[in-house]
Amino acid sequence: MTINISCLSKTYKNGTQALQDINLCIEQGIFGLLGPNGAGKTTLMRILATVMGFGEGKIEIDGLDIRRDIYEIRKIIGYLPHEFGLYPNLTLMEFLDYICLLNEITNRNERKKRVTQAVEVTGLEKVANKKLKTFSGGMKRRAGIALCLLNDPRIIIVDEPTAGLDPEERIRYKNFLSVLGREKTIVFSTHIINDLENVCSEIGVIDRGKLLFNGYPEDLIDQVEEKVWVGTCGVDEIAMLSEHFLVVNKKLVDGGWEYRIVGEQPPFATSRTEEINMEDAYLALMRGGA
Ligand SMILES: Nc1ncnc2c1ncn2[C@@H]1O[C@H](COP(=O)(O)OP(=O)(O)OP(=O)(O)O)[C@@H](O)[C@H]1O
Repeated sequence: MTINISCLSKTYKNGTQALQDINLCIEQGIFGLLGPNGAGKTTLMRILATVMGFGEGKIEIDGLDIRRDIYEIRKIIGYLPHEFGLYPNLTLMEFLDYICLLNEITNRNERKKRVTQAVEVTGLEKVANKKLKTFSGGMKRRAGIALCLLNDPRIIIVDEPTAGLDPEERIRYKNFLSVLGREKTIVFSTHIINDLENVCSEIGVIDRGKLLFNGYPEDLIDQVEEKVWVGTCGVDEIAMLSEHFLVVNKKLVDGGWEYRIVGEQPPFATSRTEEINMEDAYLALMRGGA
């Protein structure tokens, strides 16, 4: 299962160019699209989910052309937008059964099979007969995935799946996606770097409509040639640091500021190097892209 995107551009009617010449190949596994607010993530997710058209470019999913074979593609895709509605007074089982009916699955046994399977895969058996209004944020997100699974799609596209989740729920949800990703191709977007760690087989970084990076998560770190420097400095020096270096972190401590910066050279003779992490690499990439 491969998604091939070539020379994709999208300009909204008001003239905003949301995507510019995107070239991307997404293979089987879990693909994470990282970028700040307004980068173009939702636009790309919606185009891939076939709910939005685009100007220039070509997208092929499993060899099918997204313009020509739209109905075929819809059969193999499940899409969970950033915001979606659940019927609060229905139980999860009732809700999923209702959605099956809307999709004209009239055979009761077939509906039961699909609903039971979706509930099992998402690990929601224990709450399957509880009303959706009693679900936590993480459970609602999993219920959303259950909804996507009703048609047994091969690709699942999820926009900002961890937004609004607390740290524990975020970890649980990440683990859940990892397990699901063994059988399905999952494409998800996020603006949180931690969401990608230990989950994605490949990632893309997007900013202002341009794809700045595509590859393995560890390659993002490798491609930053600069180093990370840490140390403590005085109040006057911290202003100089902000002006000349990429400050990843700074903290007021007794006797000055603790800093973490990215740069080719150490800012001070007392600076020490530290191993670069994903966050350093991402910020360095964003600064280069800007
Ligand atoms: N319907 C629209 N009409 C005009 N401009 C739009 C529309 N939707 C999005 N945009 C603009 O397109 C750009 C990309 O928006 P998009 O929602 O794809 O970004 P995003 O990365 O998903 O951001 P966020 O993380 O804030 O959701 C932004 O400049 C946004 O303001």
